[in-house]
Amino acid sequence: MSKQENKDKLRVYEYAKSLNMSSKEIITILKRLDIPVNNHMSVMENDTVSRVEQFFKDIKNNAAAKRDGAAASSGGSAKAAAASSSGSEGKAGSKSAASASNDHTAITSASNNKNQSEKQVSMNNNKTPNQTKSAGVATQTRNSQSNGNSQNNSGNRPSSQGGDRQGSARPQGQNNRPNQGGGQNRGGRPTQGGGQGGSRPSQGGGQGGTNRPQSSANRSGGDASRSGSAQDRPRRDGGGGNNRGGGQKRFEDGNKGGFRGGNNRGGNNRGRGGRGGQQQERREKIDNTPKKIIVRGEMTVGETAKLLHKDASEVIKKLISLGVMATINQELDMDTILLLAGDFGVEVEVKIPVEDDRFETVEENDDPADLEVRPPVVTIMGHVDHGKTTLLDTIRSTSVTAGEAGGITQHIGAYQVEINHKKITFLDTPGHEAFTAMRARGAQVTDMTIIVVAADDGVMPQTVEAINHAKAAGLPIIVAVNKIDKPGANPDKVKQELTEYELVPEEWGGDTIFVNVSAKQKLGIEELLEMILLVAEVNEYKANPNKRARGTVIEAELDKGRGPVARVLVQHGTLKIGDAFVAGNCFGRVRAMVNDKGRRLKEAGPSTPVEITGLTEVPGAGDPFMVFEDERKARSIADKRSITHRQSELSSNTRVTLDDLFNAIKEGEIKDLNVIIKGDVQGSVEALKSSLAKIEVEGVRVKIIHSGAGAITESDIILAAASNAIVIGFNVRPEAQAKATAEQEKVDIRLHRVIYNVIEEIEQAMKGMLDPVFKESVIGHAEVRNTFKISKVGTIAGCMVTSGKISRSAEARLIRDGIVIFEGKIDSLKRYKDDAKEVAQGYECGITLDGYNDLKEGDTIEAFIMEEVKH
Ligand SMILES: Nc1nc2c(ncn2[C@@H]2O[C@H](COP(=O)(O)OP(=O)(O)OP(=O)(O)O)[C@@H](O)[C@H]2O)c(=O)[nH]1
Repeated sequence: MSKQENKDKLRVYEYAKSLNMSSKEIITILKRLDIPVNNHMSVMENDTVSRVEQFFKDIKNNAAAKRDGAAASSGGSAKAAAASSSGSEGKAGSKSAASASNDHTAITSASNNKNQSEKQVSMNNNKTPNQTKSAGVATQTRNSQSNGNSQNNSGNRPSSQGGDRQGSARPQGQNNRPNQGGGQNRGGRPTQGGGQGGSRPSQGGGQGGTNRPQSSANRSGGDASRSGSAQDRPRRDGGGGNNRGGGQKRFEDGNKGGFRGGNNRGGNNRGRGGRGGQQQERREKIDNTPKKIIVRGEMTVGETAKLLHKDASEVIKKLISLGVMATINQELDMDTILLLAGDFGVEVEVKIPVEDDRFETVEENDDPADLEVRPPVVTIMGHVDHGKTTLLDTIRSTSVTAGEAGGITQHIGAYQVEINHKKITFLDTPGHEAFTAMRARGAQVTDMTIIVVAADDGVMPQTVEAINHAKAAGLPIIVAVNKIDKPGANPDKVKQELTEYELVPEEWGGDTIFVNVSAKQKLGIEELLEMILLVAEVNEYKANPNKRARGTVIEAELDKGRGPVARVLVQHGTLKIGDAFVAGNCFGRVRAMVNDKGRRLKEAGPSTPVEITGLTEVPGAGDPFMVFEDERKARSIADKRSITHRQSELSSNTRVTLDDLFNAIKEGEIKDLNVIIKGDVQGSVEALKSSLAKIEVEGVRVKIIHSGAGAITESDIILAAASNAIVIGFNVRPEAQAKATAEQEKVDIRLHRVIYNVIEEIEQAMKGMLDPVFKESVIGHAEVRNTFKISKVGTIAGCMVTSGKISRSAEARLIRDGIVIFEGKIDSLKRYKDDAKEVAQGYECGITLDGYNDLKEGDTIEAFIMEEVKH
């Protein structure tokens, strides 16, 4: 395809942009219309565009028809519908269409409301079960109470129906999008319902508006909501939306993303609220019983009902039929909840909330409305000398924000640049080892990777490693073909070579973005940055800035003048001066905070790298970081973490090993057996790869995450540790450092010389039949310092025993540059002229190998014995 043709094509992302929608939304619509689409770069034919436009029209017409129908059926609601639909329908309509494709009911049930709330509804409906966390329990109690409240209201107050309708439609938007109409609530007006016009202090309907205040009231006040009067609370807390953004809220979420119940309710109530007969009918058709719910502990009947999308009365009836007499506020134990859910045909996943001191395992579950776009975090990887560092430096120097120019560059492990008013965060330790070492520690810091390939050198072994490390982390890859200024540059050759690793450029029908750059001559840098933003847009990286900060330590050190210093990437929330925090097993209070331009900051939001002082000790790179309410709490958590850390160091490993593979498969812990293969030559690696790929036992397959020729390196081990993989060495040995790291990280390395044995071992392990009676144990190494050829005897190697011991009865293998050259018996072992039984480390000896004479200076002789494995 020519360049011109390329330019004339309309691509998904361009089309999306023209509608002010995201590519993701357009892709969703295309899929819904059964139009094949790969990604944001896919070309949209004219016919495709017309079909999408028709789709928007249909949705709009449909919504209009329903609105008219609803208006006819209820005078009160007609006004609300008309008012709410007067916004910019075209765009909003198309937006909601995309999200509605997730949940068709959302389109019908929400069509009376403003389109944006429609979008939220669909999200909420989808996410509800997952999002209900431990604190959500409390929220839900309140929900169920105020649910009762709204129902009462509609019964008791004739005027409340209109209000109720308003409330049930609008607060959604308010709740989810604090900027839309939220002003009414936040403004401290005692409008319980957050009634949309603000003109009626409607009391019944404001679930969305009242949920938040309730949440905050409850959290600060402990258990208040459970005992208090349901009717009164909403009114009392009506204006409490003000609490949002207040200091206190920052400690209320994290693992306690407790607002979900509120959103959910809005969605449900819409179906349930007092509507005319037509709605009643529609509601009955929709069975919104969830397939699965997540339970995080005991709950009240009301809370359980909410989770099951049932009325409390229905649940109470069911309980009676199961022989349990309970009221709405009665606590149900886990067994009863399971029984109840089972009776409704709902699957239950039990997730017991994690303790504060294991905060790195806490999932961030934010209300979608609280999420804001954050800068993508990018890592640069590639082969040695392909220009990673130069590229990082060039990007940094060319894209300094106007306002920031003149700042003194600080190396704080990461930096931010700005292009088109959007920021990008780069981690400035290039290379996949650093990246995977972080990952091995459980830190997920990066959003995407740039693989740098020098156009004059092409794909090299570390390029392949980098690709595999990025893939193992499941990250999007952009290829920067560097050094295009060089005379020998051949970018097309790089593209060609990379197709072998499933990185196919868009112009060849693939979906990998390639950008030609010259880091040295500063060419193509802007385009590269734009592509990063494009990938970021498609992936919609978001975080909630309005809560306590959480992130990862990128680097840390002890500074002579300032004490322990940590460079931290804030990933969620906002970090502020004075915040008490835990980093790894250390704690502290943020004394000072500096950004990469050397500026002092008062606060730092998501994706911002900062250097902080105020720690008591030096944490480790990759350590998790989180803010807590005060220093005392932070200290107690840090203490608990150090104890747990010490204990877990003592306890056994949790990595997969072939010996425990079968159990892991049985327990469903393993879906793929991740394997790294290193072999002496590429041919044997390929042979092994294709044989292993055929193995499948109990639905578990072998997944080769990395392979290559050469010794097993430390980088292989780190990747294995990060990806829970085992390492297979075929005619190769681990390097000394790799071996040490493998022992430390408890990575299982299997060394073989016969392909058949590898396959058999893996197969047997997967079937649970691996029953190793003997296991190899290396007892020592000797380095060949000299060789002497003696006729009739052969070659004698003059050696120094460098580790362990060499024993006459042991078997030996000869290793040259990490490759096993020979394996067999030791023929003779001598100290000077005498035969020796064994020679210990630090002594010289003469060794001959049985049937092998091609020993060379610099070779290593590894002595090993076969030991019986005790179960
Ligand atoms: N001609 C030319 N040379 C470049 C370009 N980018 C980098 N170089 C040169 O390539 C060499 C290696 O660049 P580095 O940035 O150190 O490469 P690296 O990948 O960071 O290397 P390691 O840190 O050793 O892994 C340096 O001499 C750079 O000046 C480029 O676009 N064009």
